[in-house]
Amino acid sequence: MIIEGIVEEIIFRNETNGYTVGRLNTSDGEVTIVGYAAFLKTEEMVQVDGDWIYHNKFGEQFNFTNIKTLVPSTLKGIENYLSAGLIPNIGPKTAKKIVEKFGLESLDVIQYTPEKLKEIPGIGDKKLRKIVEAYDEQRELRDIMVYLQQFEITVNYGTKIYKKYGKDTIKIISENPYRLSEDIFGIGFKTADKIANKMGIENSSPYRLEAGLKFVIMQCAQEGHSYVPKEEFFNKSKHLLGIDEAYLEEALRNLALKNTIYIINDEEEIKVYYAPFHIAENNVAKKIVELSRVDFDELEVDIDKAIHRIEEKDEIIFGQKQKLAIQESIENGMMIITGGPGTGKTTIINAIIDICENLGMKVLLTAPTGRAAKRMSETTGRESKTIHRLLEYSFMESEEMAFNKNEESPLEADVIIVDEASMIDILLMNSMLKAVNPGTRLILVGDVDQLPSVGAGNVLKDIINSGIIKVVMLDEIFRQAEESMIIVNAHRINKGDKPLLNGKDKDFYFISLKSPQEIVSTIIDLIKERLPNFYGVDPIKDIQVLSPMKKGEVGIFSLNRCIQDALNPKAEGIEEKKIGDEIFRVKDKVMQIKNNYSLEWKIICDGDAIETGEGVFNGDFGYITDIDNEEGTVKVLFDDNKCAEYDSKQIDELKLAYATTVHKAQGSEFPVVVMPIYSGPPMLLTRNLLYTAVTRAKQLVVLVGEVRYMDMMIKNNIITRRYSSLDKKIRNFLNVFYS
Ligand SMILES: Nc1ncnc2c1ncn2[C@@H]1O[C@H](COP(=O)(O)OP(=O)(O)OP(=O)(O)O)[C@@H](O)[C@H]1O
Repeated sequence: MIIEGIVEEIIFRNETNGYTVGRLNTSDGEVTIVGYAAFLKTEEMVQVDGDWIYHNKFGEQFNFTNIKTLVPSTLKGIENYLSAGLIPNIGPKTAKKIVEKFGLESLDVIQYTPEKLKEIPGIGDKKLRKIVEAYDEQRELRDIMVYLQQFEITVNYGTKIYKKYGKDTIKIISENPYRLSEDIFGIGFKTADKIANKMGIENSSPYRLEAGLKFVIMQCAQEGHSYVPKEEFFNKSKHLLGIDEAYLEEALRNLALKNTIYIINDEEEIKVYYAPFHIAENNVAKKIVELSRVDFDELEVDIDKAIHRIEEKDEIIFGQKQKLAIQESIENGMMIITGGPGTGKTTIINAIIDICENLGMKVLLTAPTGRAAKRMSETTGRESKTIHRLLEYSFMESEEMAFNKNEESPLEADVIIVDEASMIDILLMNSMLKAVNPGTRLILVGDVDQLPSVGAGNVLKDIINSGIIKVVMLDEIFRQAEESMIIVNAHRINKGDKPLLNGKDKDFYFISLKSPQEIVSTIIDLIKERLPNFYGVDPIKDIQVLSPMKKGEVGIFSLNRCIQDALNPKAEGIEEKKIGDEIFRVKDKVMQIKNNYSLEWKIICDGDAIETGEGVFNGDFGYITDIDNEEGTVKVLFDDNKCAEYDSKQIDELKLAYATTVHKAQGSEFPVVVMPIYSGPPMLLTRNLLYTAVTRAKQLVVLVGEVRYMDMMIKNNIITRRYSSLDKKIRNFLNVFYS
């Protein structure tokens, strides 16, 4: 049954899935309508298709399964339609001006004679072009949204899906809804499966099984595994798909035939790999063997003498292992230097640079994250780039990212020094090694006891375990103990000893509290009042709250809300914007949570852009400097002075970052770290997580909670196993090539 009317009122809306209850004024009087229509606005003229139902509490309602917006016919309706924020560049003020000028003709003007819009002050050629494009897109989008809403897809995802598939959206989804889980960031197999189910796609459909298997293998990769043993893989898949193993065998075979998945029959187990990880592991293993076997000509320098020269110049005496690290780095094609904080890694990097540059060698410096690269630049006084920038990433139309530096166009350098190497995952290592020519010395510096990389693989540890690369493990602390309890305690934690707490005038404190409410309120008091008053630090810029968890009272979601309320509350004149469950305000501290290779940025100095570029990366911290609800944009100033503008489709790549997880803080350092210590899942409360958190702080660590949970973390040295066979492959290739 179909009814038409004007929306009088939106009574309720679930912002996440768009479920809406509204009052519709029809020619037969007012009716209550219910259904999925996230776009629905008052004053809109709509046609709904559905059935009457009876609700015990609310009485008779019209439950619609399809809704179509008819072109609004009242002035208010047109204004509401235009100001809904769906057309970038038209916000409430511009909408009002358009309707004042063109009245009931407004939509016709936009569609047929858009040139006339230039009569409105503030609309020039550029803005006009954007409005026209957006208006067309928006009409198409609305139809697609109506289609997607029957599957309970939110507006945000609907927009992303449309951006990816354009006008083919409906065709693609009705043929194979599982493509959504592969193509759309944030849509998983389960959502796609629900849609497929509504469409009546069979449980044993090959589309479903193959998508399910891919989902399982990718989930394993997200947990850090490069491969999964077949038995475990099938158990997980059976659980997800609820289907007999015979079907799985067939689907797995198909995926293997398409080279999407590799099945490797190793002596002890059958390993199932998602193709990119198998390929990356093989390439990395081969390249490492190749780099390690390069024989260099005798150098025109006595390294002992060179080291001595630096000792005199810098007035230090290198420890035995430090000397060895310097020497081996210069004499070998590949080298690993690992050690905890204060063991002299930076000092050694500087010595290596000094000696190599004195020999006329070209040295390149790099690190996996922007913050780590920036720090490397500061401590060496030379340019250091992120690995992505070093490899000259470029962004293609298909949204895929590629590196211009690769085997065809390798990095021109005699020495490449990589800091924070524990953060490099197998895919990034593969990209980097492709661009390193044998004969270039590759020196990986890091702390192997930190949390492993966020991405899959156990790269640094595996290379060390392979036993074929020269490794120096620095274990002597050179920073004075009186100077820093952070360093002393970091090493104690790493060894399994309890840290020394609350020494007078020290930099490592534990505040004992039991309840999560007290923990949270104390953390807020610390960052808002006590630490800024006592240490003169900036509550937003200098203090970082780290938590092992995302959820729960001391998890980052809840902490961010509480800290935002305390440091940057709602206030008149401060613009804010709601995205999903989060509210962003000007001044908020935020983090980019996904690599975006195409987002444009500018570095502005005295009002002029002195540098421009593209790309903002997962883990970059910044501050909101402007929210324009009229244009639907948010501006963020990042730590490295890059200023980027997000449009409404990109904003969900930002999250509040007053508190972040320890994992996200890897590779970053902060003057002050505050961390709640409370109960949580044992797989998160681990020694290397506490160690990583503590080593992020430069001046002060404050732990707040129960000592017994800290003790539990220190005891919990079971590092969850990551399935990876890089170490084995390195040894195998060595045997094959050089036996
Ligand atoms: N052989 C040495 N003799 C005296 N002091 C040293 C020696 N090696 C390093 N140091 C000093 O110890 C401190 C820590 O060294 P460095 O910063 O190089 O360590 P690091 O491993 O890079 O530490 P972090 O990871 O905390 O940055 C510095 O002040 C450095 O000058």
